[in-house]
Amino acid sequence: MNFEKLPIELYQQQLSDKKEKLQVLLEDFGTPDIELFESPVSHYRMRAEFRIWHEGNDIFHIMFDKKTKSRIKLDQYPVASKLINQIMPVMISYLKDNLILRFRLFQIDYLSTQSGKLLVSLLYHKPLTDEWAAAIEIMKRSLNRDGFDIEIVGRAHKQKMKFNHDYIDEVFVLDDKPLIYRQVENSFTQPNAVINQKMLQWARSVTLNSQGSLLELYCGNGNFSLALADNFRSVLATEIAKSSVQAAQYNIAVNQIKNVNIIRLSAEEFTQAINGERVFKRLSGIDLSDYKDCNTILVDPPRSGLDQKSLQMIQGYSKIIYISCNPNTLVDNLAYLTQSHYIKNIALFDQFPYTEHIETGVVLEVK
Ligand SMILES: C[S@@+](CC[C@H](N)C(=O)[O-])C[C@H]1O[C@@H](n2cnc3c(N)ncnc32)[C@H](O)[C@@H]1O
Repeated sequence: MNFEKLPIELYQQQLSDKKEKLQVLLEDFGTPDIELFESPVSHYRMRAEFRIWHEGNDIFHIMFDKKTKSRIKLDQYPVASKLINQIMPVMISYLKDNLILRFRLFQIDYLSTQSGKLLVSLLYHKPLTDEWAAAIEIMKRSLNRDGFDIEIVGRAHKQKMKFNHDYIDEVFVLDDKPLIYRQVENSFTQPNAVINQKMLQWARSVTLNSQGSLLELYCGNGNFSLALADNFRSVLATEIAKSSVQAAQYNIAVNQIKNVNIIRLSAEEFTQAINGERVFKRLSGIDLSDYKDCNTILVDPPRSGLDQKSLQMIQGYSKIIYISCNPNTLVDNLAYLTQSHYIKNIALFDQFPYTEHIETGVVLEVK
């Protein structure tokens, strides 16, 4: 792909090819029509990571061509948000004139929000000294004067320094209601904000008028948990990553949501807990019977999909909402789940235009 000029004219064709591919993959399951959710054709990724290339006193953002492995210098990256594109040249021109900041810098990671915030991580092959930190403070003030609402994190071997926070807060508006989501450096967040908002809106629509509680596995920073809270009496959601769970706790508090509990447990541990095989202190105060007997479960696993025990466990719920980032593991998991459930809705969310990636939402109901 040409990183600096996107093949926008091919977007619609690529999207319909993805839809056809998904249709073929799922045809054995008697699938309903696939609802298609388009991405903006440029500036859709809220984060981007670049290697830094040094040439004399010059530095450049670079990426590697997947096929040829050759280096590509980038001044702009239209896949990433406009805000990332605005700061890219500013960062380079500032860093290249500052030896302390430039020396042994090998990577820059950008995270941005629709609410206009930036978090920039600078990765080094050298220890981060007080002198370096003082130079960062000066750079941060300069970037603030240029109008950037920015947090900076420095990383080196066994070192992490933050100026001032290692997170930024995003705002998504769902049915006219703003929800604040804390996004932590190096933690999972959905990369395409427009598509994420469409996914959350879709999940709200397929759970409208639900009865009882919602159980959720792989909840990240509470992305779906918060968005779906007012469709359910209560929500219990679990997640393995500590930083995401901390962000989720903040999100519950700041949005004043009273009926959501987010607990740090792996999906495998939670399956043991709900099956009564193991007791976890972290679940004390929560009546698991509310969630053993509820109707609805939502899962959003990583690319590997669900393990066999979790699959057996979720099969006990009459309505399953499965968000998948890998159609191949989705197909494997559906082969099992469609023994007891039928597919009611399918949606394709185009998280990553111009790539093979397919993100799918499936609603299954018990036969
Ligand atoms: C595809 S992300 C989805 C996160 C969230 N639902 C969202 O929309 O942002 C998958 C999440 O699963 C978590 N995860 C990975 N393996 C896990 C496991 N074995 N048990 C629980 N969570 C896990 C990751 O930390 C990540 O937050």
